[in-house]
Amino acid sequence: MGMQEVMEGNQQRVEVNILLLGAHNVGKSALTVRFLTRRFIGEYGDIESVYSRVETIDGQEICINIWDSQFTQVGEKSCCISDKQLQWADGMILVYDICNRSSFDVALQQLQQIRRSRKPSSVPVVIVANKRDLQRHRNVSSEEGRLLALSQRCGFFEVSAAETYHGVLLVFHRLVDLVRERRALRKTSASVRSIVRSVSAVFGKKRAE
Ligand SMILES: Nc1nc2c(ncn2[C@@H]2O[C@H](COP(=O)(O)OP(=O)(O)OP(=O)(O)O)[C@@H](O)[C@H]2O)c(=O)[nH]1
Repeated sequence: MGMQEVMEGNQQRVEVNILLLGAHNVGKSALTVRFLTRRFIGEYGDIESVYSRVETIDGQEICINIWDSQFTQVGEKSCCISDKQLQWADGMILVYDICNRSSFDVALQQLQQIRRSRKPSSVPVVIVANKRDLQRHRNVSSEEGRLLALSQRCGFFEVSAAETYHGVLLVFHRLVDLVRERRALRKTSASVRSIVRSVSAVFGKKRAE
């Protein structure tokens, strides 16, 4: 057995749950299918489901679970993301269509809901401006998207699910990276906390003696 296999045998498989959000028709399914199959098939059914794909990134096996959500509008302005979705997701891809101004507004509302929801308030989010192949019908400038992302500390990509695989791949990989960075950070701060605890336990004891 080679070294590589031994190392891999000792490694736990990492799981990353990615939730796709955004208004109707923005291309959530197209992006998901592009990432999973490298293809663009043009028409997508209305099934809401979770798909998985195992990838090796930096020598680490990562199981990427993708929940392609259905946008549900309750009332005038609603864009409810369910608690279940919020709890499930390690990272989110928020999609709008550059030709559709109202899909940008929906993205903004959903982002506000994500940030308001208490637990995953700092969950990594990547904003995706899709359908960049339809330049002539553009209604939302790149700057607006970039500015929103900047102000909300999100990643930002402008892509065309219809035209290229590579751009879509970058979106998913960036989000996986952000999720892993965040996990590493939490681990570090947890171990710093435990060091601080044991140091103060020692000093506390000394002082008491
Ligand atoms: N020109 C162009 N069309 C796209 C692109 N991505 C998706 N579409 C088309 O846009 C339509 C909607 O795509 P979907 O992937 O079904 O969108 P969705 O967000 O999953 O839609 P819902 O499931 O209704 O919420 C389809 O007709 C796609 O072929 C793109 O990058 N460029």
